[in-house]
Amino acid sequence: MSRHNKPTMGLTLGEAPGIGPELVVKALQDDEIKALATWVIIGDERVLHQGEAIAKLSLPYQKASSIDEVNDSHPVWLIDLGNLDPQSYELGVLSIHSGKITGETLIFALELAKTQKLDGVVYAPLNKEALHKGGFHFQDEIHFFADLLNCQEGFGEINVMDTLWVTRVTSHVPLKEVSALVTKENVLKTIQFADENLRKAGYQKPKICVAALNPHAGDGGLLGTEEIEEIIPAVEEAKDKGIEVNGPFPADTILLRRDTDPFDCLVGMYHDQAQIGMKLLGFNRGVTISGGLPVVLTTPAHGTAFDIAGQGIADPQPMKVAMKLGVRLSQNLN
Ligand SMILES: NC(=O)C1=CN([C@@H]2O[C@H](COP(=O)(O)OP(=O)(O)OC[C@H]3O[C@@H](n4cnc5c(N)ncnc54)[C@H](O)[C@@H]3O)[C@@H](O)[C@H]2O)C=CC1
Ligand SMILES: NCC(=O)COP(=O)(O)O
Repeated sequence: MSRHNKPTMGLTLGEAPGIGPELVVKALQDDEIKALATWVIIGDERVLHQGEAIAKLSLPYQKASSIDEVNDSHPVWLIDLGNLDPQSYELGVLSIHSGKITGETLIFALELAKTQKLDGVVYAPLNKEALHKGGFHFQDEIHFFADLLNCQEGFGEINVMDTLWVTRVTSHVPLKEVSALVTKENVLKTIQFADENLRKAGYQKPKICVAALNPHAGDGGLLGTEEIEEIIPAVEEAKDKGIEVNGPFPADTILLRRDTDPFDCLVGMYHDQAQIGMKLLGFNRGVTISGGLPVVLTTPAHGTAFDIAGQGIADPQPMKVAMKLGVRLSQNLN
């Protein structure tokens, strides 16, 4: 519960050699975004200044030495951790040191959220390889967050683009491991996860559509048997539990079904299966939620974009949408 009239949202700068600091500076030029919450940037002031220089924009903010000083009198605050000198990394180049600091900064933000001093955290894109090499030996950031928040299961990434939500049975795993993980139990859990999280976000009876794994949904077993042995039984059991779910449908045309039989959430079997279509539909509007955790966490669906870091051309729109959705979820959940 916010201690203030507006939600108090943590905002991290992400992987400093990437486009994160530039995105934060650009996004906070928007009056609508500024009015939504009290934004508390958590990071190094020098990195924030680098973001301003790259964006060629100035960002007015108030400094706080601790979260207890933050109040509604200013829309943007900075808690300067003084932990990352921009001289220590090169823009566009993976830095193990920056990865370590990204992880430590997120720990700082999550500790505040755990104790309800923040209503949610929006993080600018981080780099999984840098985070891992920086000492956080998790498969990806959601496992890192879950560990910090003492969650063993029931969490997963959800991507949101406008009114389309997408989640997946397997996420950041090598493709060769996917088939073994597409089990009835995992598919059912993911359908239930989708249903629960959309309900929390305000959908009364979310309509869920499940993708097949194999080409043409396996063509009756000719092109693979996961549909018959695992996915269909999971969908049937989910229906028996009262969830509005259909499928499996061939993945290459599943998004087209929205024109004739609209649905709220697509459950995919693996990362790129769902993400390619979604990113083509609205790369500049995609957000990722770390779902199923006790803290609201959102981030743009895109990554650190090292190839354009420092050029000032990064599009802040997905960051803005992540900030708006973070506020909305924090109001629903807190
Ligand atoms: N929000 C987060 O924390 C996310 C982090 N990642 C991480 O980011 C790293 C790089 O991932 P990639 O797969 O290379 O994807 P990426 O999204 O960083 O880059 C893919 C392409 O999109 C462009 N792009 C991305 N964001 C843009 C923006 N705001 N404006 C203009 N162009 C933009 C890039 O320049 C690049 O050409 C990986 O370590 C990945 O795990 C990936 C997705 C989300
Ligand atoms: N940091 C969030 C993240 O990497 C999720 O992106 P994606 O795996 O959904 O593309």
